[in-house]
Amino acid sequence: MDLPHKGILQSPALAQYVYETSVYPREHEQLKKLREATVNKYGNLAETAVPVDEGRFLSLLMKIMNPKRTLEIGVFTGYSLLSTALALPDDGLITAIDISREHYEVGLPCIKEAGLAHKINFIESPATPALDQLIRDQGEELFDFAFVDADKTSYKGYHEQIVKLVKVGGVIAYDNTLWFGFVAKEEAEVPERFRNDRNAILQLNKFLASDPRVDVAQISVGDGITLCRRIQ
Ligand SMILES: C[S@@+](CC[C@H](N)C(=O)[O-])C[C@H]1O[C@@H](n2cnc3c(N)ncnc32)[C@H](O)[C@@H]1O
Ligand SMILES: O=c1cc(-c2ccc(O)cc2)oc2c(O)c(O)ccc12
Repeated sequence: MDLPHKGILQSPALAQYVYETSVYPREHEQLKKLREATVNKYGNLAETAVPVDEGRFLSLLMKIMNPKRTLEIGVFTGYSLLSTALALPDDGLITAIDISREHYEVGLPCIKEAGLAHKINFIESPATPALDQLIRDQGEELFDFAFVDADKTSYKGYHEQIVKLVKVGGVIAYDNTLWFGFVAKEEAEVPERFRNDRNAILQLNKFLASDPRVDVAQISVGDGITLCRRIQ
């Protein structure tokens, strides 16, 4: 897969500066191993994982929030998952959902080597029915934090489910809300294969901006993260 440069740091040299100055020196050895295993196995597809500065951001956010129960939708090989698992308290638990276990198993040895497998409940399923089942079986207001990095056209639907599953005061983070910067371009300038997801992200961003249930901040890290704090 040949992807455009991802990230608000539009100059690759500036991104490299940030990575080399404040990210790589603090990257956990198992995160580095997982990142390298992903590139070795999947080549360019590895670029769909969260970039390293975003992993660091998520990790620090977890240390600030100190959540006990979190949710992740869209695991791939687990870079974002391990970034959050490393920062959760020892009795913390992440419910991680992905339609495929195959990719997760590429990163799993690194998660085990880091001694963090006990913090993860991996569910192999499309997210919509898995979230419905959580609501049905375990009730609402289960999670302190949720990270969403899966099929962009479903984010709005996930929001309706996750806003129930996250506690009042809890936080939902949506990845890719700047979608390679295409949200600020005319449709004609956007390569065909990115248009569908761009339209879904445009609608989501507009919807979230006026959703009275959440407070919202657009964070310009990685490909853009929208943080939503549930207020009602
Ligand atoms: C961009 S990748 C996630 C990257 C991951 N957060 C990381 O840092 O490596 C998107 C993931 O969403 C998963 N996915 C796509 N559609 C899904 C769905 N309907 N339900 C659950 N997972 C889905 C894919 O299998 C893929 O692993
Ligand atoms: O290029 C992509 C594609 C995805 C993607 C496509 C289809 C799905 O069902 C899920 C995800 O996700 C991406 C992503 O999260 C990213 O940061 C960069 C590129 C892509």
